[in-house]
Parts: sequence; C-alpha cells; structure tokens
Amino acid sequence: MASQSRFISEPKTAAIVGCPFSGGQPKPGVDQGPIHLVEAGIIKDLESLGWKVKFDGHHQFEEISAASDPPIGILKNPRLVSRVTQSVAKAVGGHAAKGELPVTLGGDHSLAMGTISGTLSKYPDACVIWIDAHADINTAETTDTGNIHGMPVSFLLGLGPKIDEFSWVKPLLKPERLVYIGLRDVDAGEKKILRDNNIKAFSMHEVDKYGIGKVVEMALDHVNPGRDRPIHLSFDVDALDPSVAPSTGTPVRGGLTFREGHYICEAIYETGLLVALDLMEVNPSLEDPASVQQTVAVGCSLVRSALGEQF
Ligand SMILES: NC(=[NH2+])NCCC[C@H](N)C(=O)O
Ligand SMILES: [Mn+2]
Ligand SMILES: [Mn+2]
Repeated sequence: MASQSRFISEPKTAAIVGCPFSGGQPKPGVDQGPIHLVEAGIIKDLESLGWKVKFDGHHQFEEISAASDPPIGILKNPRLVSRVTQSVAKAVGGHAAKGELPVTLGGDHSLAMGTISGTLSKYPDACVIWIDAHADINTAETTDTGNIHGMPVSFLLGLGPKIDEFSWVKPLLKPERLVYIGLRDVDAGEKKILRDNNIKAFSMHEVDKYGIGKVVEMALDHVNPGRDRPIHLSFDVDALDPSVAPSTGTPVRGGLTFREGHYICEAIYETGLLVALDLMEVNPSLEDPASVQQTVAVGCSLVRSALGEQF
C-alpha cells in the first residue's frame, strides 16, 4: 500500500488552516466549526499518526462591516467573501509551496475558492475531488440564494459573468480535473452547467448502484488516470447523511454512511497523492449537544482517515 506522500516533504508536515468564517451563507455558528475541531484534539490525533503539525492559531480575517458590503446582484457579502478567500489562498499556497499539507477547517464552503486557488498556485496540474450533497457550482446568473458557499466551483472554473471583486480568482481549474461524489441536491441551473461542461459527478444514485469502492476508483480514473497528479480533497460534511453528521447548515437526507465517507478519505490517502484537504460546513450551533459532539467527532475522524489512519 502506498502511504508515503509523493509531493509532501520530510518530515511530513500538516499545516492546520483554521478558518472561522461564515460569510458565504446566512446561518451563524459555522465560524465556530474550526474551533471545535481543534478543541476536540485534531492536532494530537495527527501527531499520533506521525505528522508534524503546524498550527499558530485560527486565521484572522479582515473585518468588513455589512454596511460597506452591499450585495452585488444578489450575491451576499461579496467583498468579505472575496477578501477572506484571497487571504486563505495565500495561506494555503504558502504551506503548499513549502511542501506541507494544508488542512483547512471551515467555516463555510466558499472558503474552497481560496484553498483550491492556493493548491493550484503550487500544483497547476492538481485535480479536485469534491465530496458534497451539493455541487456548489452556481454562478451569479444561476444562484437562487445569493449565498456564495453555493458558488465557489464556478469561480475556480471561470464560469458565469465576471465580477470585478473576484478578479483575483484565476480560472485555473479545468472541468476534466474535477469530480464530485455524494451529490443529491443540485439546482436546475447547476445541472445544466455540469452537463454543458462535461463535469463528472457520482451522485448518491451511483454510490448505491456501484458501491463506494468502485465509485472512488472510477472518480480517480476520470481525474487522475495515471495516478500521478496531486489531489486536492474538498470534503463538505453535509455529504454525509444527516444521521451521521447532523450539525451542518444545509443537511440533505439520503447521504453517505459513516463508512462510505471514511472509505473515500482512506482511499485518497492510499494513492499517496493528497496535497491538500478541506473539511467544511461543521456548524456547532445547530442541533442538540450530542449531535454537535457527533458531527465534530466525525469531522476529526474524516481528517485522520485522509491523513493515514487505518481502522
Ligand atoms: N456548501 C454548501 N453547503 N452549499 C449549499 C448550496 C445550496 C444551494 N445550491 C445554493 O446555491 O445556495
Ligand atoms: Mn453541501
Ligand atoms: Mn459544499
């Protein structure tokens, strides 16, 4: 089994990028996700897996008052989201440039605009494996909600109308380097975008039909046929079934089981190609304390699996 990371320098170092940010969606509390994940012991967990762990506190973001950040079209908090994700891109890109593996803890999924931009700055040929109930590929034209956490992928691909505020996002991701697993709540406009751009997606239907083992293999065959490209794994905890991860802002029934979620992380680790990981959308303000504890615990264990824990 390959386990030595092909792109990560020795001593292998994981850099925790804690992102207490909620501006890409309306529900308060998701900004507390990274704080709970760190308090639950994720750093010690990774150290005991043999990683050197860098963490110098959660990311501090520039504050922009709501008054100075009116909507652009219907996009909410556009300047805030743009500046925060730009600074996350710098942080993630900086760690990647040093041969470290950035582990970004969200926070809402708009942050992935930053994390993936950071990854692509160091590894232009990286592929993205996006695990989610949602495609997060709305454009300014297709979004119904104006919540930017439903849009990061379209910015990374350069789709939709150009918005000056986001001109820093370079459209470096190619549609053939992106694959989804877990989809089950995709807006009509998003379905058209996926079709028009030939983007590969394994919805829950395919997970049921083929089983998770085959789905991960097919996903890798699509984005990484030679098993030689760096992999950015962006994991939205709402990909899991709400019975497994209840404390998240946009839960959708019919999701991945505990094992299916962990299998994905284990299988990506085994490729030896992982260069960056996102764990997003844990919201400790939602549901009862036991649900919060369960969701935080599952978040930590997904991260451990992606970084080499074996059951
Ligand atoms: N990262 C997420 N949880 N995204 C949910 C997006 C939901 C919906 N498609 C929207 O555009 O608002
Ligand atoms: Mn989602
Ligand atoms: Mn998402």
